[in-house]
Amino acid sequence: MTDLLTSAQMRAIEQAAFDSGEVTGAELMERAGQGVVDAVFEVFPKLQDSRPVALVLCGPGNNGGDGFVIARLLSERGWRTECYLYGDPARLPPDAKANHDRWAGMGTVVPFGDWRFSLRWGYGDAEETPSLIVDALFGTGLTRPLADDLDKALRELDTRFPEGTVRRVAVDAPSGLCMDSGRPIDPDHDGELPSRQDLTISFHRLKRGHVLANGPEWCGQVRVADIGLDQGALRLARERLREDLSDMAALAKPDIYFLRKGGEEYPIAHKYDYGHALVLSGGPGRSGAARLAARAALRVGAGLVSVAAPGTAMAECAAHLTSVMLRRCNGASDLGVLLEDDRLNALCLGPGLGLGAATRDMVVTALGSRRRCVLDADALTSFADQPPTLFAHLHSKVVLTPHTGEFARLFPDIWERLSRQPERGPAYSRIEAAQEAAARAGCTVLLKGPDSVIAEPGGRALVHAASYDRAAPWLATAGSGDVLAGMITGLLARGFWPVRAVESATWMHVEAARSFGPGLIAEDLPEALPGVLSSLGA
Ligand SMILES: NC(=O)C1=CN([C@@H]2O[C@H](COP(=O)(O)OP(=O)(O)OC[C@H]3O[C@@H](n4cnc5c(N)ncnc54)[C@H](OP(=O)(O)O)[C@@H]3O)[C@@H](O)[C@H]2O)[C@@H](O)CC1
Ligand SMILES: [K+]
Repeated sequence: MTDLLTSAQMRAIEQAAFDSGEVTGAELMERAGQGVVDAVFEVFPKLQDSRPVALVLCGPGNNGGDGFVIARLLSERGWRTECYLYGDPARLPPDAKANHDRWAGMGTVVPFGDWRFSLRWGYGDAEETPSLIVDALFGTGLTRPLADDLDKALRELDTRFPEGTVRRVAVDAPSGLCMDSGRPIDPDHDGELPSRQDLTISFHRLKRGHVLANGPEWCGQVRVADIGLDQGALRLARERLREDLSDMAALAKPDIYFLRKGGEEYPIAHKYDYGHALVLSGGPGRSGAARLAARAALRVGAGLVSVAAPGTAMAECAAHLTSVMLRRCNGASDLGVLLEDDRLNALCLGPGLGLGAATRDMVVTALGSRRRCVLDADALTSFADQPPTLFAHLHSKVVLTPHTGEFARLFPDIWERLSRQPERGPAYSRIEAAQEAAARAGCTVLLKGPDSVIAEPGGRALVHAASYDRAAPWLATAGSGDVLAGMITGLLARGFWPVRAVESATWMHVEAARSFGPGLIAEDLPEALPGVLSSLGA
């Protein structure tokens, strides 16, 4: 499991390691600086052959301390390095001060106020133009927006050495980015930080801000440097912070053990061992979404899948369905009759279902049957004017899969808090929003986006970040959400517990898109699933 840490957790881990006598602050800072330098040359090997000139921008805390270590290590590799300090050297924390003093014996530390002078005169000559700028201003300790003078100087620096002309590397975080939420603490610039990094190096584990919200956009690439802290330190740290499971977050990953069909437990399995999913369809001309979901449910391994369509859409559905079966369902009362068959163990309502009272009634009937159930799209929006009516019927076997717009309709107050421009850190995050929504709804919530967050009431949150090496821009295509709803339904039919179904489906959905690549349309996603399952060894 890959934990995603908050700044407070990271600080507590560090403290736990100090208290156990396992390591000193100076040792950690040295490893952090070394980790950055190693990552820089590993990710950008050509830097070895470029002009060996670097600017290191150091801040008033330990992030700045890491900067002084980096300056020293670069200098030892023969780089001409200049450090700029934003802050009073006398007030640096002890380890940062020690590294400042050590560096000051080797090279220059230009006080921040001299920046523009130095930049204009010190770097007028092409030979002196830096090929590396290291941002060691603020990391996990950022609490407020960058001061105007600093912000202005950084923007000037960005203009003077535009993207592509130098490598920009951030120590732990691009300064100005909140590491708990991935949101810039920059209300005066609408969240536009002074500069975009090419590489950000985190320590020990990724922080939440590296994968949430705008984090990936500002971090560039991310690498995690191992600084020798172990998992035991996290356990200790959490005890000290008096945290429960809901304070934890991790990256989502597929559940390979349960995805595998057959094996020792079921050498010869019957199709009913893998459940029977029922997907409700809208009327004529609107059945495509349900059919997509149904195909995905079958491809992900449900034993049987049926589409339940109104009489008027039966012919249209019949013309398109083969292995997926078809039932007539003209509304809530027909659905009630269908659900007398208790082999139907997972339901999907929403894709193309239509807005209004008929959908609401079907949702209430489906929820009343206590089946595992996915509510998506129209099944959510139909309750936009009366979310409490929906919440009153939800139970622990339900999954809500809102995209941002649907989430805003069901949880307007949570959304308002999440969309307000943060003025202080740590800022309210999509993890907290999804967890609050799950607690209110009493069921699992998947808040969809490039940073999808999965939360169940009182549980650890999971994040699937379709960014960095898992970016899947091709998923922004009509119907891809319907496929995801179907995949989750298929896994629920197979017996997955909701949060595990969502975790596996979200990961495989992105993987299917990545394996197909450009030109993807939603129909391709279910067809890419066999390849994804095989590659997982399922
Ligand atoms: N934890 C670990 O295991 C390890 C941590 N390591 C490193 O330490 C970093 C965390 O260090 P840190 O806690 O000193 O925080 P950091 O980000 O340097 O800034 C804090 C200072 O900035 C100030 N300040 C805040 N916002 C401001 C603003 N807008 N404008 C102006 N000032 C502002 C704030 O002042 P205050 O809020 O107290 O007034 C305080 O003085 C971490 O990111 C990593 O790089 C590694 O060495 C190895 C292991
Ligand atoms: K930084």
